[in-house]
Amino acid sequence: MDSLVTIATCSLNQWALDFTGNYQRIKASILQAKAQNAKIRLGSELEIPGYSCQDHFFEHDTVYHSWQVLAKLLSDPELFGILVVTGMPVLFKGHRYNCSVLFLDGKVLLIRPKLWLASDGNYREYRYFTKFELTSLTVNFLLPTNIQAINGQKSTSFGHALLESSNGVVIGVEMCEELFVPYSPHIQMSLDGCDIILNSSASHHELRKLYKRVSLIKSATSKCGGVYVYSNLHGCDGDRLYFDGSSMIACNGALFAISPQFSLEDVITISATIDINSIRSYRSSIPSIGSQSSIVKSLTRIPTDFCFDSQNPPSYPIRETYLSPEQEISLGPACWLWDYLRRSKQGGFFLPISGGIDSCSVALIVYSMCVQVEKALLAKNKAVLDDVNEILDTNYSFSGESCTPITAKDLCNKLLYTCYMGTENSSNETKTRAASLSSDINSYHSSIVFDAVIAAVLMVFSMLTGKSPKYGVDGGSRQENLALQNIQARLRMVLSYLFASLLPWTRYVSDKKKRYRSLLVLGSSNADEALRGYFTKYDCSSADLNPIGSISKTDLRSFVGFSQQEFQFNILSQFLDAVPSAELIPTRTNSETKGIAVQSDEQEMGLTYEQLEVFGKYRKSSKFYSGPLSMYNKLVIRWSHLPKQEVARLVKHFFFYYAINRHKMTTLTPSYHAESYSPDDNRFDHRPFLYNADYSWQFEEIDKLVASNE
Ligand SMILES: Nc1ncnc2c1ncn2[C@@H]1O[C@H](COP(=O)(O)OP(=O)(O)OC[C@H]2O[C@@H]([n+]3cccc(C(=O)O)c3)[C@H](O)[C@@H]2O)[C@@H](O)[C@H]1O
Ligand SMILES: Nc1ncnc2c1ncn2[C@@H]1O[C@H](COP(=O)(O)OP(=O)(O)OP(=O)(O)O)[C@@H](O)[C@H]1O
Ligand SMILES: NC(=O)CC[C@H](N)C(=O)O
Repeated sequence: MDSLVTIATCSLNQWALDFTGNYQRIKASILQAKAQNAKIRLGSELEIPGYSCQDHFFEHDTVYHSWQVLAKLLSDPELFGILVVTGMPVLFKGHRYNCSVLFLDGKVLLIRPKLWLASDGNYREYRYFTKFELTSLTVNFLLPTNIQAINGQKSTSFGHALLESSNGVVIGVEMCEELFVPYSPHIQMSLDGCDIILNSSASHHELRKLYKRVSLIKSATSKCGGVYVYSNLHGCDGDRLYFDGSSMIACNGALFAISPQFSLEDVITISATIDINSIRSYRSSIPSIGSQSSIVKSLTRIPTDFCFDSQNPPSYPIRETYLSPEQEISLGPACWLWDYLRRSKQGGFFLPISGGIDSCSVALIVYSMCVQVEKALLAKNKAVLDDVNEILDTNYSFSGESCTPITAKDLCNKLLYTCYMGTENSSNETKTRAASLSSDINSYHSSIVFDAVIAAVLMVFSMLTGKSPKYGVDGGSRQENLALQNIQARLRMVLSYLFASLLPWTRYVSDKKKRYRSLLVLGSSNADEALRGYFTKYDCSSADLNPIGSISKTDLRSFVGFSQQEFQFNILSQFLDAVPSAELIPTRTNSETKGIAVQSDEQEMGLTYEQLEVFGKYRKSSKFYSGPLSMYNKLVIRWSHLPKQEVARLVKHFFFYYAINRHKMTTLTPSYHAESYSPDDNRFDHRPFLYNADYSWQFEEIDKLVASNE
């Protein structure tokens, strides 16, 4: 039927500057699209060089190699017979544009530069690209000589235009951010008769964000009618972000297909077959759309002699489902860790495990990663098997129908090394909890006591200065008390790096043929304690990677609760019941509580984790930002059960500690970006790190409000 069109979209696990791998994945997805009888294959934004090249976009090499990859795709007859949309940087009049390139049968039909660039939060597109201002014009674009050499095509169109097939199907392009702005190009395009909007995107994961994307796309096609095809990358392409796939196809307000949000597949291609007549009838049944259409400014139409007919049966709408935030925590950071591990070519992870919620969450995320790997192996994913063999130096192969060459638990034993690092201040409870969890997930666990190392370091100090610091409970000053705590925390990190490089050696040294690699050290400080600065700079916070650094303690607690159900690890209830404690000071002062930890995080911070999460979200969440005064104004309503003076005191307390500890964000371990309240100073939450912590002007204003409200 010539009113049916089969359209494919894909999610590729691209990697910045990996031109070879990126090319192979693009080619594989085009072939998959052809195998599904699609006549259009949409790829993601900047899929040729990888989205997160960042300042590498300034290098001419990045543009040059992108054209080389495009030339290879254009000259491959295997890829003929399908309209391909790919993404790369293009220089026009010497300026760099973020472009979708549309090609068919070896010819470039259109280069469509991005009209509205993303520059909020994690995005810096204005830094690398020029925004194309001629929103309804196309200009002639002279192609580079390597492209001209393929089939003699000298030039193509550059700009915002529509393509028209020989059977009258009209296609237009929108690029990622353009969907998120109020005046999206799809409005004009749809009113101008465009049937199919193709959106190449690079949109990162944040908890609960998928709902927004799906709603925007459904609403676009519900208001304007038409087909909306969306392609998003997936995976870690070399940075803190995880692109969470979910490429989709929607038509007339309904979703027809969506790819998985989290997956270990490198190439995922989905398709849907849509009846173009359904668009015409949808639009023409709403006369007000027609009235708007009659006055809309027309875009240039580029005719093609290609016919988009399909023999596939038409597709039907599907019901969308969303993962819970806990499921997202369990899957997003897990997939990110897997990409990081295989791409860094390290041998696994080393985790200092304390018996508390945070390191427990990290351990569970690694376990969840192993479960995902097991699932991929059960699905006979050869690329994942190759990665497993590469990391572990094994020779697993697929045999039998339904069995996996290695189970999640066995994998966890080989990939995750946990270590409880006790001192005289540690309790039996935390030590036992850490051991039980390690046994449940089957990590390669050890337990050490390193008081001797602490004593040795303190002895060096005493030999030099003739002084011995004392804990507060023994009459020491605040400074002495902190120094004695910090040396324990910091030495844990030094030991962690030592163990990370040598434990695989001790484990496998007897096997002369075995090739073993070093481990990546995992950190486990959460967003709340980072904000409050309640951790020792360069302690276990200074790891190689932190999967939970942008997640609040409250969300982590829910995640641990969820994991208890999901994995049936009974020990997790004990983690949830325990009072969070650093266990860095002695418990010997009080004979009644001897042996039981008395240091409590919340007491020491002067704030509960619940309060901290509220501060964290009001300080910066999504697009809301609060300084001390706005914070007070919000909290005085939200915490109306507290006296106003108390709210003011808490606000001042939070901002004081936030200010004096902001410098700690500059050395924060790279963390998976999961939340808009992330305090990551390096890529996301740009702030000074030297403040006047008195906030005298701001706090005075709060005092005036407290007084006037009285
Ligand atoms: N403005 C500034 N700009 C740049 N650097 C600055 C600075 N002010 C201090 N510094 C540096 O920061 C250092 C102070 O920071 P830091 O060494 O972290 O020490 P500090 O923040 O004083 O103490 C660590 C805090 O973390 C708590 N804690 C709680 C739970 C667990 C753990 C744990 O580690 O397991 C720790 C611990 O109880 C204590 O309250 C200074 O010695 C100085 O080197
Ligand atoms: N006894 C310990 N053994 C091993 N690692 C530890 C120990 N105590 C602390 N750590 C490491 O230092 C990190 C920070 O310690 P802290 O006491 O702040 O823990 P936390 O943030 O409360 O986390 P958790 O809830 O996991 O205890 C922990 O997440 C853990 O990785
Ligand atoms: N690459 C883009 O244009 C992404 C922008 C968009 N606001 C997002 O977060 O998904």
